[in-house]
This record gives sequence, structure tokens and C-alpha cells, in this order.
Amino acid sequence: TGNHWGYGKEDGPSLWHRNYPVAQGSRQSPIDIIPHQAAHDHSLDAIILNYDHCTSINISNNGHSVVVEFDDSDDRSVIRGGPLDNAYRLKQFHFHWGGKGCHGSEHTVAGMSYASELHLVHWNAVKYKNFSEAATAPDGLVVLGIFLETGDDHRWLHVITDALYMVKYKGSLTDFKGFNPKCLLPSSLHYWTYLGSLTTPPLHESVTWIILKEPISVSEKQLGKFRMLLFTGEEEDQRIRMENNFRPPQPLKGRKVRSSN
Ligand SMILES: NS(=O)(=O)c1ccc(S(=O)(=O)c2ccccc2)s1
Ligand SMILES: [Zn+2]
Repeated sequence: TGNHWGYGKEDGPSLWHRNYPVAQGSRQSPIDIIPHQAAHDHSLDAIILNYDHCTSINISNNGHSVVVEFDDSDDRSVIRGGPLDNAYRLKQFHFHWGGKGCHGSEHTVAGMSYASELHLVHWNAVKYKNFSEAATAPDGLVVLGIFLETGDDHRWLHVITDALYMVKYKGSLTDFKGFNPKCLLPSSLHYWTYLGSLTTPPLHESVTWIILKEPISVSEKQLGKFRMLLFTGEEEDQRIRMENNFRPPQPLKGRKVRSSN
């Protein structure tokens, strides 16, 4: 119906351009990051994450991913510094992942993909009066991308994976208070940055991407719990496992990727 889109053969990334022509635009995401072609920009400051008074509100299954939303009514959880001229408020975070034994990150590094990718979505509340307005502005959003690789158990990810059974079906939502995503950060905040877009419809070209170079480690068991989620709703006959919810890399079209040192 209407602008229905997904990750299947009939509604996947290669077909999104039919309802969202910007899919073939000049600053689409994700991209393949080639480290030695990234410009080392010594003017790039460190990024600053002020997540101390972070307030998660709920966790939900929107039929495309699992999303944790935050109270963005004030500047309590912001990202600033790095390539940014303003502070950007944390709105939500979500994940992209593969199938069993398959990798599912969106950005790739020299053609190599990670098992999964975490996106922390922020908006420019200095210049725009609400998220929706920021979401269509060229400097409206910042998404902090963190790669997940399989290895040891992540000591805090279980707080999220233990809640996934409550949001198994598309359209489900439940309270999820007091979670601070600071616990999901790797030890180094070294990053690549470039101008891009949302990686799902509506694919707005409004995102300054900041991708951390250092992945975090999660266990195969923890990652497997994401795959118990469903793309489909409780009332639907078909039960389709939520996996491989990633868009492949898009053409760079002359863009420069910068690297913090
Ligand atoms: N994968 S991603 O981080 O690029 C991303 C896709 C969609 C969103 S959004 O739900 O914030 C959103 C933002 C604007 C309009 C509609 C949804 S964030
Ligand atoms: Zn995402």
C-alpha cells in the first residue's frame, strides 16, 4: 500500500527509487569508506557526547528495526564538536543487522562489512524548531554510526536484548526508561565524517554522518536475539524474521570523506 517499502525482493533497496526518487541523489548513504582515501583534517576537533542526563523513554519495533526513543524536549543529551557548528539533540537509536552468519552493517570499510551497525540519530534544535523540520534540512541531522563485530559478550547490550521479546511484532512499543547509550560506545571516538542521507525512506539528504572507527564487540548469541524480531505485525498471517535490514553502499558522487586524527 502507498509508500510501503522493506528489504525484500519485492520492496527492497533497489526499488525504493520508484516512490523516493532522491534514492538516486548526489549525497546518499551508506557508502564504502576507504580509509587511506579519507582526508586527514587536522582542523577536525574531537566529538563531544553529553549523554549524562540521558532519558530513554521507550523501545519499539517499527517494522524496519528496533528503536529506542529519547526525551528531546531540552539539550540534556547532545553531540557537538567535531565537524559540527551546533549541538544536536539525541532523538533515537536503532540497529541494522544481517542474517545468521551474514554481516549486516550499512557502511563498509574498504569493502568489508561488520556484523551490525548502531545508529544514534540527533537533530539540530538550534536552527530548527522540531525534528521533522530538521529532518529535511541539509544540516538538520547527525547520525553517529558504531560498528558491531561478533566476539565477546557486550556487558550492557543485554539490557536491550532482554527487552526485545516485548517488541517482537511490528507496531509494538513498551516503556524503556533509564537507558544511557554511553555504555554502547567504544573506547576511542576517532571517526570518519561525510555528508549523506537517511539510509531508509524517505532517504532525506539531511545527515552529517560521523562513523566511529573502533567497533564494539557483541556475542553471536546477543546478535541472534535481534533476529527473533519480526518485520510483520501480530495480526498478519506471514511471520517474516527481521534480518538483513541494511541498505548497500551508494555511489560517492565526488564526496570527500574526512578523518579525525
Ligand atoms: N538509518 S538512518 O539512521 O539513516 C535513519 C533512517 C530513518 C530515521 S528516522 O526514523 O529518524 C526518520 C528521520 C526523518 C524522517 C523519517 C524518519 S534515522
Ligand atoms: Zn539506521
